Amino acid sequence: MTATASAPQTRETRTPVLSLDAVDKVYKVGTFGSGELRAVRSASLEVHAGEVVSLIGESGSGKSTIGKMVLHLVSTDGGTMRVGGQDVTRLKRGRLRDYYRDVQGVFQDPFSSFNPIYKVDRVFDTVRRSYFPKIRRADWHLKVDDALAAVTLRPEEILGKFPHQLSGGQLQRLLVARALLLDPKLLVADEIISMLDASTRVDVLNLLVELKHKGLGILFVTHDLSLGNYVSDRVVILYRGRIVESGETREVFENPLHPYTRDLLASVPQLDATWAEVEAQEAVRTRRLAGTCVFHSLAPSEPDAAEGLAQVTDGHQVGCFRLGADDPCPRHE
Ligand SMILES: Nc1ncnc2c1ncn2[C@@H]1O[C@H](COP(=O)(O)OP(=O)(O)OP(=O)(O)O)[C@@H](O)[C@H]1O
Repeated sequence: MTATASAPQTRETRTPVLSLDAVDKVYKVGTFGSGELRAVRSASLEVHAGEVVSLIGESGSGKSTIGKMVLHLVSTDGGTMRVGGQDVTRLKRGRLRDYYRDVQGVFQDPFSSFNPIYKVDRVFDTVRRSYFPKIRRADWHLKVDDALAAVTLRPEEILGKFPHQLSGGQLQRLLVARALLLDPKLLVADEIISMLDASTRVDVLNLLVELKHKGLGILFVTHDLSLGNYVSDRVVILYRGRIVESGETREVFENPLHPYTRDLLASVPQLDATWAEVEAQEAVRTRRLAGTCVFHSLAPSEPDAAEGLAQVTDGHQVGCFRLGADDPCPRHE
């Protein structure tokens, strides 16, 4: 029998855990829903197994809306969403239960996920009732203990307690443990440390890094660049609902091309430079790029480039940065 050598799988050839292709979200706003707000415009991104991808942008840029679309908490209004290669853009209500085996979410405020009059164990019971109704009591306890161990919580410290008896960091890790009970492929972590104090923040961030090493794909939603830098393999920068730049974290942080990314990076206080020095460096960069649009100089032949991103180097992509500017790019006049 001859053995056929299969080509090694690279990030590009593996099926992503999550892929969004030109996804849109339009909210109805105004009196009687007469107006429209385009919260997400043609967003495309991928998250692979064992990878943290940070979705970074200022307040209102559409980050949470993307997370909510992935979690089917809001509908999509265009484009395609796939999980493990399966089209999940529209799911009937009956399929959601199975969907949440693969895709779980954890949100900003751990306190609001717990009812103060019940012990915290209750969050696990709801999962058991829905997903493991026939499991033996002893097996269930083992499963809960495993999930708690994965988030470095000791059962005796946690179980039987009321929410007010635990710290925000412990509650947040408990919610991650609940998500892990289902052995998901993808975790959407939406600003999960923004309500935690500095000492517990790093514990939760390190937990995400450990989980990715175990193969989980993580979409990490944050407005904080330094968190994105700390935790993620890739970053996606969102501005007014549009992805303006994406790539490997180090590449984007060391060579940011879109002015919005550069502004975001310049706004992070640096320990080794004064604000005046940072401003001077930025002025040099801005002069260097003045009058040119990286996007269109790189992709002059693409007629629809305005809605897309141009590849700068392997995996580093940037959008037209004069789109919607006072002096728009000639391609957009
Ligand atoms: N249910 C809704 N109905 C109408 N507009 C909404 C709704 N949810 C969000 N929006 C609007 O959509 C835009 C994107 O909101 P989104 O919450 O996704 O942004 P974000 O980047 O996550 O911001 P933040 O960091 O402040 O949460 C905002 O202008 C917001 O006001």
